[in-house]
Amino acid sequence: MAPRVLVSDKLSPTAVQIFKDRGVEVDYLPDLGKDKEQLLAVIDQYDGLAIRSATKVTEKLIEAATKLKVIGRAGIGVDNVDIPAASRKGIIVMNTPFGNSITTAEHAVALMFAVARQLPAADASTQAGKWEKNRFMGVEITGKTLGVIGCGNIGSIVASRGVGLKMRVVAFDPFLSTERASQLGIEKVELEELFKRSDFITLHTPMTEKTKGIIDKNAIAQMKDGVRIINCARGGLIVEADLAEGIKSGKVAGAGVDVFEVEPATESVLFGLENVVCTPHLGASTTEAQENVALQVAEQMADYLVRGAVTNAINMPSITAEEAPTLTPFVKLAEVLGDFVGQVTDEPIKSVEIVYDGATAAMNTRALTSAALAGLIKSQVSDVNMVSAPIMVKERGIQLTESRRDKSGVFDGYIKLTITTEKQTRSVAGTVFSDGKPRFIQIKGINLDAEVGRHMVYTTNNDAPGIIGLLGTTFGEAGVNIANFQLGRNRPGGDAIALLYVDSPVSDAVLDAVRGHKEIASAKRLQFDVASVD
Ligand SMILES: NC(=O)C1=CN([C@@H]2O[C@H](COP(=O)(O)OP(=O)(O)OC[C@H]3O[C@@H](n4cnc5c(N)ncnc54)[C@H](O)[C@@H]3O)[C@@H](O)[C@H]2O)C=CC1
Ligand SMILES: O=C(O)C(=O)COP(=O)(O)O
Repeated sequence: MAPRVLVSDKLSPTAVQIFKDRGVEVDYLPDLGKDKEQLLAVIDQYDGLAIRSATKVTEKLIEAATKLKVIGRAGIGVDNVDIPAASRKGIIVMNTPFGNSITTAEHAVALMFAVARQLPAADASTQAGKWEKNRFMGVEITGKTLGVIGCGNIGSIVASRGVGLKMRVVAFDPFLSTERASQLGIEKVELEELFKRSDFITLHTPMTEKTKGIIDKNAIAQMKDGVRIINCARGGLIVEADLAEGIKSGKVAGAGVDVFEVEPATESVLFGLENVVCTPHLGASTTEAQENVALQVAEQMADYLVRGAVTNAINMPSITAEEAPTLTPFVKLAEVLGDFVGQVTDEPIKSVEIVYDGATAAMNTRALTSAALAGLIKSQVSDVNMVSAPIMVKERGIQLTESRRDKSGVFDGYIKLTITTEKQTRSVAGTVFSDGKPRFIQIKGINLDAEVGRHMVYTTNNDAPGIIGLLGTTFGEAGVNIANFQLGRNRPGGDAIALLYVDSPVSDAVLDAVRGHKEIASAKRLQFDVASVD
């Protein structure tokens, strides 16, 4: 059945066309995002949800979204999506990180000019026939200091536009390197210094716990008298009441505000104040940007729903459409290895070590690790996938280490997973053969070559005569057909293992009969989510 996507915010028609062209069914209901109850009522019908900033993807909505696999944000900020809730449910959240950045930077520059020259008020007054030439005295931008808080994609475009306008640009961003700053022709400074030196301050950080309220009473107190503040990032970055106070007292000479603490903002402490220029979250609203983000989000979501390719996901490693065919069998392998260990381990796992050997070391190991972790906890958690597994593993306090190494054996590449519990260390290694199917190649350090079947039995035993006969006879008498039988041992008479791929699940009674044999140390029934090998 074709995957089905709901577009619940206003998006360019390009998105709808792309979904259709890619074989994805699409419902374009651009006002639905604003109607929480209605959205909640229909969300269970969709595999994908394409949004902008109006749709609020809450935990409640995610709970109701029983089929949802991907949320695509046609834009940058994903603060309207409960990402931990989506991740826990295995839903990928993707955005379009560059499509609207130039446009948004231009809006910040536009607001800077609008505030410097009081354009909206001058326009209203002129059109009202007042000709108040003396009322609207502005300030020049040339030679002034522009303070950029958050110098990522948008902030650095604003910074370079500032340089182009002959401004002195200082930036505060913990992740901005001095090299990048000098490339941009700007100066990297601490926040306090930015406050002290800037004539204009523009915000371009995401909304996080750290950035929330970054401009408040205290910050404003540190600023130059007559500072002008521009916010095209997120409303919550500024404490609006504090900014309103700053404007009223004359400390702040003007503000350009595109985004508000509560949106849609139909009322605000900032409305009606002298030289506050407001726009209704228009930062990304140009024809070009909307075309870019619509096209990109639809392509990314269709790629994922139809081909399993992951691009620009916030909560999952990317898998390109090109690498998906090569990577997919190894993703399956990683999951099977994790699943094997998860099924045979009864006590809590303390740590996991994953080694990528040879060719696998050059692959997208973030994706492989996510798959291995998903396999590992699959037998304990009913609903886990590559998106939710890393946080679930972290929440359980399981330590993870990964390493890559050059080819070290006969295989071009393999993955080895080792776990540690209070009682023991357990390891399993596997590879993918040219038939594209996963194989176990080592368990407990014992080499073997075992196909992975839907139903399997794993025994550990002393290397002694009669084990093959015992298993063959017990299974045969119970009517269980053995499709494949693999044995391995560390040395003659030492520790041995057997891995049997059987056509049907083995009953407890059969397993008990096997366990009853004096040379058998353990016997486990395993189940893998793979197509039948034959
Ligand atoms: N008004 C509008 O319509 C639009 C608003 N936006 C907003 O702009 C924000 C920035 O977008 P991009 O530049 O594309 O994001 P980005 O991720 O490229 O850049 C954000 C920068 O903020 C920095 N940062 C993070 N925490 C910080 C902190 N505590 N102090 C200082 N810097 C910090 C990061 O290091 C990063 O360099 C988005 O998160 C979004 O909320 C984006 C597009 C349109
Ligand atoms: O991309 C962003 O982060 C934006 O804020 C743009 O919001 P919008 O898509 O115009 O609702």
